[in-house]
Amino acid sequence: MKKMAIIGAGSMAEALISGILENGLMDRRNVWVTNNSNQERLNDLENRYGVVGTYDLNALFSGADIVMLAMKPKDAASAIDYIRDHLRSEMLIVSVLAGVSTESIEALAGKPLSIARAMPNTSAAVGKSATAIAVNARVSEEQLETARQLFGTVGLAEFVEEVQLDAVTGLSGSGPAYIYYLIETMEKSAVEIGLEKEMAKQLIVQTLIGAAEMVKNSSKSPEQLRREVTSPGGTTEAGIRVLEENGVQQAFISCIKAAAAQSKRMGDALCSQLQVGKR
Ligand SMILES: NC(=O)C1=CN([C@@H]2O[C@H](COP(=O)(O)OP(=O)(O)OC[C@H]3O[C@@H](n4cnc5c(N)ncnc54)[C@H](OP(=O)(O)O)[C@@H]3O)[C@@H](O)[C@H]2O)C=CC1
Ligand SMILES: O=C(O)[C@@H]1CCC=N1
Repeated sequence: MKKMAIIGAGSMAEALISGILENGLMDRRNVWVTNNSNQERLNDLENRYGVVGTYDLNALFSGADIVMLAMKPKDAASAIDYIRDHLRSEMLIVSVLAGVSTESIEALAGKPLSIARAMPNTSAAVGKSATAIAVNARVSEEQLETARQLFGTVGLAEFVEEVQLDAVTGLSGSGPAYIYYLIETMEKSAVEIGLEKEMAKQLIVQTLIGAAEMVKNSSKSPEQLRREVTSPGGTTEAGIRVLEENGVQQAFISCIKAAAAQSKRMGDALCSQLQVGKR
């Protein structure tokens, strides 16, 4: 990996920059980044990470072998239009855009490109992303390895079929937000039952880490592990009964399905606009 040009300097770009630099995968001076117009944000990234922020497209793309697309999907058309002349068939284009297909990216660029479409999550910032990657047919073995290394350095990286990426987006791309929502909710309830917020947060976080490690390392299913916590006539049973009465499991299922459907909807709308095949 010689040089990476990142288009878009928001939350996801920062999480990846932070994780990649933390793991020493690239020299910070070989990570270049641009955005639409927020110079202050580029200065901030330069100051905090030592990466290079610029609006000079010639400088940004010069010597770049990896181009990361990290703007919002709604801005993909204008951003790709703006950088089109700098995109080359030998570059690996890495897109983290929710819903936007590799075929749409090629159509927007108006040329054949080697594209790795990935769905990471913001836990990349601490090396704990869960990333799924799909590549188009032009991606070489070497580029595939580059994509694996890039996302492997910020957490788990698995290859999937492109059609599965909407599901991944609903599950683990958006996933951290569901867990933060749960933590917010547990914090609120902890305060209501008399615990101090800071202490409650520590207990909640350790409980989540512990439960995640148990699921990861145990041969038992999550359901079996849950049953082992639930003593007949005990506290957990009383709590879980309320979750079931309120349809919480079904709400989570609907939540993940809605997020996945939104990813597909966004992608399909762009495919229709560009008259390329829907996935
Ligand atoms: N946030 C998340 O948890 C995840 C996000 N993603 C994907 O990552 C992508 C980015 O999301 P996120 O980081 O949250 O978004 P943000 O809104 O935080 O950042 C978007 C960035 O794109 C820039 N941008 C907008 N238009 C252009 C343009 N024409 N040229 C160059 N840069 C442009 C913005 O610049 P400016 O500030 O100047 O407008 C901003 O820096 C999305 O496609 C999303 O689907 C994927 C997985 C998880
Ligand atoms: O909410 C979104 O659209 C992005 C994609 C996955 C997580 N955040």
